Amino acid sequence: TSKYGSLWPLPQEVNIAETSFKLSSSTFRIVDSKQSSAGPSCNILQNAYRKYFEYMFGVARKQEFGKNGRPGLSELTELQVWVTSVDSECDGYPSITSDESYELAVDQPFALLVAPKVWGALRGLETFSQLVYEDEFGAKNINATKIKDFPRFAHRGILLDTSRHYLPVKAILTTLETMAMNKYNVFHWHIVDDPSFPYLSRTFPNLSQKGAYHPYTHVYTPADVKMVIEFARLRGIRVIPEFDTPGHTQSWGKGQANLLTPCYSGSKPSGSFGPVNPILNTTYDFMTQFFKEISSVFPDAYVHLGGDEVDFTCWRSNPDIQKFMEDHGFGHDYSKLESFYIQRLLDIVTSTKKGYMIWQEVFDNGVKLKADTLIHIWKGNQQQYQHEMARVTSSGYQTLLSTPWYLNHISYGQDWHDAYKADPRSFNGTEQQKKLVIGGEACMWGEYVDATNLTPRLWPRASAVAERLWSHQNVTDINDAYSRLSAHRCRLVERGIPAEPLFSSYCPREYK
Ligand SMILES: CC(=O)N[C@H]1NC[C@H](CO)[C@H](O)[C@@H]1O
Repeated sequence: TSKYGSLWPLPQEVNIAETSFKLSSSTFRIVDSKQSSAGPSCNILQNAYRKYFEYMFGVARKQEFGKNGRPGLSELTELQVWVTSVDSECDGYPSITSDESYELAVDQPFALLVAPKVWGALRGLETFSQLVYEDEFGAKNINATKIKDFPRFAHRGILLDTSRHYLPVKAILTTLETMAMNKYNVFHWHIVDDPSFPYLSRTFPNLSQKGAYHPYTHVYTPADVKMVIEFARLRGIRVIPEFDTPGHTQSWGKGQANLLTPCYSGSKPSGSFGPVNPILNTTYDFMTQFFKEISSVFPDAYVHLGGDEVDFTCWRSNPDIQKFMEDHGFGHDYSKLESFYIQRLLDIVTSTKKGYMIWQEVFDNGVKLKADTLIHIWKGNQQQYQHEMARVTSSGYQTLLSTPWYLNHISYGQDWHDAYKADPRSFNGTEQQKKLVIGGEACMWGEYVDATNLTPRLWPRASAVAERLWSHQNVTDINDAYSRLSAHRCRLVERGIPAEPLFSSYCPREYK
């Protein structure tokens, strides 16, 4: 077993002493310290106190609840939470610059959690709950502990794809809840794609009316979207929507006429459609109105614009496109036409005062990008993605890694090892280049995933990525990780999350 018990992800600095204290649900309280800038009006903390009390003690049993708590010997009766900044950011949204650091001292007469902002207090509450364990009598204990913690990477995300299969809002909320247990802070919502358009747009209701798998049972209404955003905010998680174009847009064409390129076979339209039609002004009028809505619905400073896997076959077949190519001197290089489109799209989104993330093809095709563009790397093998990291960062762009963390790829055995061993900064580059790597995302694409298998397929494998993105670079001992991750996985199960097992073993409380 690990000397760090079941802590996951491992904090930056941890000292756990031998001395232990009893915790009892009838005497223990989590309180705002008097000096804290986040008091009873801070929903984020009030919501978290109740949640973590239940996680630590289970739903308080009646008879314990009734007993007027007289603390016994060496009992810890209080965790004080002190948010030190004048602006706790409790009423705001998390962002890429949010301070998630905290310090935790567990000792008598009370445990103390100190954090500059409410985001660090949330992370510290999760850590505190991970320190509580049951002794052989079933009593709750916690050891005297000192922790100083902060994330190695600022962007630690999970991508869910709600187009290949629709995910009920409950499945999304369960994922957000489990993300918080693993200190993730970004939900990358790949909300639409080729097979279905479940996002209900107020400006263009036909998009889901015609493009969703079903216009009422398989859509995300504005209320659903609001709920996901608030549920995430209460857990210090950003929601970054992805509206992927010009490729991956078949479903868009169902509800928006003339948006997609008509493909030709010979001199006649074939009846099938390809990527967004980049030569029509109506395309850019549509995108301007659509992204104006998106910028108001999603509060995050960034939106993901996709740009991956554009197939040029259809553009090549269309006579109007061929003429456009000649008129613009693009010759037969259709990546120039893709860049022409992406360039105009980026300008449209910039005018909505949003920053953007894009898949690496946009960079690879030489599109002119804003300095704060975030390049999302997903292609190739280890040698290829490390080369790409070097190329992108030497061009001065901020970078995110996903390639080794496509968890929709499954295999027989403990494949969490490979995810755990991948390090976003293990490419050849200067320190300055490495600083441009701001984190990574684990992806769960939906071709073979829906609410029946999402959670066990995602967890605890995504927990391995969570430690790589939070903990110190030299936390690499796979055996210590196995010991802590097995216990962490049982905690997820105990909290009602059906996370799959790592290998032969058991949990004190099995999933039922
Ligand atoms: C950026 C990206 O990953 N694009 C596609 N690549 C393959 C994936 C499945 O592994 C998905 O189909 C995804 O839409």
